[in-house]
Amino acid sequence: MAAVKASGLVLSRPVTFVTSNAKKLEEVRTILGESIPFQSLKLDVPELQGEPEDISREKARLAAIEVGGPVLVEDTCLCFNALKGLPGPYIKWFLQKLGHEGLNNLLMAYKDKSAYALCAFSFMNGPDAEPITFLGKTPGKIVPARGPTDFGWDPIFQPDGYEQTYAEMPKEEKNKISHRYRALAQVKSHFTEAGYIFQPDS
Ligand SMILES: O=c1nc[nH]c2c1ncn2[C@H]1C[C@H](O)[C@@H](COP(=O)(O)OP(=O)(O)OP(=O)(O)O)O1
Ligand SMILES: [Mg+2]
Repeated sequence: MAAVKASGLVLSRPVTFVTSNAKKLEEVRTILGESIPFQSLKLDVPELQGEPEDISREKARLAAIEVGGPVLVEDTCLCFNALKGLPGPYIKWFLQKLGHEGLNNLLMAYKDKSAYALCAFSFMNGPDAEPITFLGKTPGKIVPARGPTDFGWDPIFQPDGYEQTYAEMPKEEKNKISHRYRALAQVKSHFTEAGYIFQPDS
């Protein structure tokens, strides 16, 4: 029914989570479970420079055009308080060039090793909708690398209240307190409250 579709509360297709990162996808899949109709697309969406929220929203716009349906994207930042929030959204390139040790060295001149992990998810119900953004933040500190090295900066981030780095924690533990979990909890609430109906095009 066209009138219902115009309300924007109908999902014509499962929500496509667009990411180039298999580890992100694994966590998002686990945390969302069966809560929303979900599929994924492996694509490295171009990222504009700017504030995390704006980067995430623009990523959603480009992904929605690519997919032609409802999309979910996220941008992840690692922010050092002594560096006024940098590397922030540029952490990917800092990590690639400097490695875990280099990231620790960036803080050598400062006593303050505190940091926070930030996830900015954006959902867009198709290319003509407005993106809706959800932020999740976990505070912690930067430490010399400990634990498995299979996911980004996990070995150098120790969340507040824990003796283990993200990398050393069991996955279930990280997924209960992570920046990604906290943002996705809001995504889930949004879907529940807005009452989206999954009505596939036939
Ligand atoms: O929970 C995490 N624990 C450790 N490392 C993480 C996490 N989440 C993202 N990361 C890494 C991946 C990338 O080096 C950078 C974020 O950059 P970011 O652009 O958001 O990710 P990406 O380019 O790998 O995937 P995407 O295609 O979704 O943009 O931090
Ligand atoms: Mg990226």
